[in-house]
Amino acid sequence: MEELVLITMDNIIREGNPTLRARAKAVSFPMSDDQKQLAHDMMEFLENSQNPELAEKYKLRAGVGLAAPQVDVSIRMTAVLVPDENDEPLFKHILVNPTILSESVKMAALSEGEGCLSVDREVPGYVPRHDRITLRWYDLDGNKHITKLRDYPAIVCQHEIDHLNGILFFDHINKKNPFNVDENTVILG
Ligand SMILES: Cc1nc(NNC(=O)[C@H](CC2CCCC2)CN(O)CO)c(F)c(N2CCN3CCOC[C@@H]3C2)n1
Ligand code: NI
Repeated sequence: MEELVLITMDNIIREGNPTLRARAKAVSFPMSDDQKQLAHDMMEFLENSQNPELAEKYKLRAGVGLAAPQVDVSIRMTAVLVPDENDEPLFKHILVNPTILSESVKMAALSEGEGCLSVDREVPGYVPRHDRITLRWYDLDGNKHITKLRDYPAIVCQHEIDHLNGILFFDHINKKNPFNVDENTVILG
């Protein structure tokens, strides 16, 4: 039976599309049905992309996050699906109007660097981000949440929130020495 796959790589805009460099618009509540449907479709994409059979079948690049501007909808909404080492959902949410309320002085960077579904090239280098953040966000029903995150989920959320502000991961890479990080940056395995 053919799975209904709503978002594929064809729907993801790439570097050069001005939407990726725009500041996305805040979402007002109650959200429209279209916006709620988009949220579900974005989370579905992440689930599909993390399923080896479906990812192969529909040629999906694996993702742990997807921001609405990446599907050319310039609103402040992102889906995150961060699995733990047993591939159980560690942090799985649709974040609406996310704001970082506070951030640690301590920085962290993924040892593998970062990629982006909207960037069709490797950009080597460490991407220094805050190791811990306190996030304020709203769910699809408009309920407010305040969540403290650290390490991997914190990095993913910062990458996604950057998309809402027109920032791409390589904007953070040290131009002179991409693998240069200062002493208060921990490299996460
Ligand atoms: C770290 C990672 N980044 C993957 N891709 N890039 C992305 O998600 C981009 C966003 C991430 C880039 C760095 C921080 C946020 C997408 N972005 O552009 C959205 O703005 C992965 F796919 C991935 N994992 C580990 C978990 N695994 C579970 C099983 O399925 C495969 C999956 C692979 N980890
Ligand atoms: Ni990205």
